[in-house]
Amino acid sequence: MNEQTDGQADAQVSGVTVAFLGTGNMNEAVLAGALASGVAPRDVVATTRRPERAAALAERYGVRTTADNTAAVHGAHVVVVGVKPKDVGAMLAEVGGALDDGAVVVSVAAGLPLAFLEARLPAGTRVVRAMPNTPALVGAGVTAVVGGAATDDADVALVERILAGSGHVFRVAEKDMDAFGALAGSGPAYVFYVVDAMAEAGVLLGLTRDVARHLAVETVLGSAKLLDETGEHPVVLREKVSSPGGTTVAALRRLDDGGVRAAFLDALEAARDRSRELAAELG
Ligand SMILES: NC(=O)C1=CN([C@@H]2O[C@H](COP(=O)(O)OP(=O)(O)OC[C@H]3O[C@@H](n4cnc5c(N)ncnc54)[C@H](O)[C@@H]3O)[C@@H](O)[C@H]2O)C=CC1
Ligand SMILES: O=C(O)[C@@H]1CCC=N1
Repeated sequence: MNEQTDGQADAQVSGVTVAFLGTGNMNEAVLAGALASGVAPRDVVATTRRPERAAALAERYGVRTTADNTAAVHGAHVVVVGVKPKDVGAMLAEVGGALDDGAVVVSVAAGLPLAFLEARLPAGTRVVRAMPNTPALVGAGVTAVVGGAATDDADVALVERILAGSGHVFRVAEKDMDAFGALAGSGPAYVFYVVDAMAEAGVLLGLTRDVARHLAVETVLGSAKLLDETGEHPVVLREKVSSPGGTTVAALRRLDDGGVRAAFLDALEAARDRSRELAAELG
């Protein structure tokens, strides 16, 4: 797995036109990242089903919006499909015939293999499978990408440049996509779950909800920054918090008693397995 960008915006996307089809939670975050990469708002069109959603996106990002997916792909160099996995097949069938020559179609859908996507588009369509995560909205995401049979290095590199403003971008083998999704795609949900549980525990100890939540968020942010900036292994940093005979080991023993580490292993296997099931159910 090679990291292709360092999260820095790249000026080489000027003039690139991008259509976002189905602009919900994930595609909005990818759209925000594309703008941060230097794609001009006038070169972006976002499709939605609900007019109020379209109005909110136009107001927030200054992009064009429409409910017409086929019209949206006309003239687009890159088309990012952001609908639920069960809706991807119908979306590709709807827009496939309207794609410009050489357009690159990016799918962010969990589970759906390149072969599934390519089979539902005209022969020879350039397809990139991606797995982003929602911190892309604030430029702190990680995204995996892999190019399909008709892509060349320049196609994948173009997608990477568009994603650069979303955060870190990794080129991976397709066999690793489900694992990447289980860890990083779903990962923000695990972190939010932990933050919520820590805040709840603070409330149990008598802190106000606001203070408990603030402490939990700042502790997670600070710990992530410490990991990142020192490059230390998490075990080493954990040991530096755990004084002999102190409070932290007493707490960590309870986490071990509760099977938290094993639960994480089970959880990621479940996410990976669900990805595979989606491919089997929809293929
Ligand atoms: N939410 C996340 O953290 C991540 C999601 N994904 C993938 O992103 C995709 C979208 O997931 P979410 O954003 O969570 O779902 P979402 O439900 O927030 O977004 C889907 C959007 O597509 C719109 N849509 C559906 N059919 C449409 C049509 N025919 N024309 C125009 N718009 C249409 C819906 O109205 C909705 O706004 C899924 O395939 C998921 O696997 C991948 C990585 C992370
Ligand atoms: O829950 C899901 O299926 C999507 C894919 C990864 C994160 N959210």
